[in-house]
Amino acid sequence: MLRVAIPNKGSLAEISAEMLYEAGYTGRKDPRDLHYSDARNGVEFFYLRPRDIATYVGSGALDVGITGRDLLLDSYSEAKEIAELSFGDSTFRFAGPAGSFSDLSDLAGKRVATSYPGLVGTFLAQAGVQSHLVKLDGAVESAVRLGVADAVADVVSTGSTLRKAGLDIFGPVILESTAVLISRDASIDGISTLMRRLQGVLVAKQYVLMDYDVPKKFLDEACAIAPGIESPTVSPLHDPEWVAVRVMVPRADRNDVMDKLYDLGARAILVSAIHAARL
Ligand SMILES: Nc1ncnc2c1ncn2[C@@H]1O[C@H](COP(=O)(O)OP(=O)(O)OP(=O)(O)O)[C@@H](O)[C@H]1O
Ligand SMILES: O=P(O)(O)OC[C@H]1O[C@H](OP(=O)(O)OP(=O)(O)O)[C@H](O)[C@@H]1O
Ligand SMILES: [Mg+2]
Repeated sequence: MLRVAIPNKGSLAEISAEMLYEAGYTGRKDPRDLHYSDARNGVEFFYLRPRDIATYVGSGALDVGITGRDLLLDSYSEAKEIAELSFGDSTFRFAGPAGSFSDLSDLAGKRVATSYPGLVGTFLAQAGVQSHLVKLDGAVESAVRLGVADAVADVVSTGSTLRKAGLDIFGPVILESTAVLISRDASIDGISTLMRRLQGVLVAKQYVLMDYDVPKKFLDEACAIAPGIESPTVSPLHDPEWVAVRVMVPRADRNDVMDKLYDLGARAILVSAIHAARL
């Protein structure tokens, strides 16, 4: 059985479980269960703190896991990133009281609060800046107001937590993070199937299927507007001057593509969701 680590709590937990469900796996019914065996798919799931997942996978205790890139890098684990999962996007940044810091060198000799001392320590050392790291478990934005640090280094998504704490971002981006699939050895039996299934779910989320009819004389121009992944499917219509086309289009581009196809002369443009895919 493939042994898979997935987050039991936090920002990545719910979407990870949803993605696995859409990929055809069954998971725990009780949110307090720490382990679930999906015998039909030959997979055992272990529900763990996202921060600990790199440790389990890096030691070889578990074969593969879902965690954040920032947590993987903070852990110094031997696990490697084998796929991006396109959720849990965030940036990792320095922030300080408005007007107090403008660049990285201002941190020399200062106290920096973070829950990611490995990641931040390596970044500062590589930049040649000597600061004192204050390790906190969470809610690090409060550290400045409460006087235990001069600045913070933390996950930023919308920026609203920083704003509420009166802190401004400064200095370079420490890391662009996202949810990733990690493993020590991507050739372990079953990992490629899991990866293909998860990628199928991502494709289904990121693409739509577009069908339209177009005069044959505009077919090449229409295919240039929406080239698809391999190549559009073209079928004859009863009217020999027209063809029907089916093509995958990035979900975010769908309205723009529909406008352009319509302007070209395409009609009966229909968009439908993709429920599952293997490319
Ligand atoms: N607001 C957010 N938006 C997007 N991703 C986030 C956000 N907060 C955290 N993450 C990402 O989620 C991952 C795990 O962080 P998370 O905060 O969920 O775990 P945690 O701090 O251990 O759990 P909790 O916050 O419940 O104590 C990290 O990779 C982090 O980058
Ligand atoms: O930029 P924002 O959209 O405001 O999101 C960023 C915040 O979200 C996370 O906190 P979380 O809720 O996980 O609490 P924690 O700090 O205790 O981990 C992160 O640590 C930031 O504090
Ligand atoms: Mg958190």
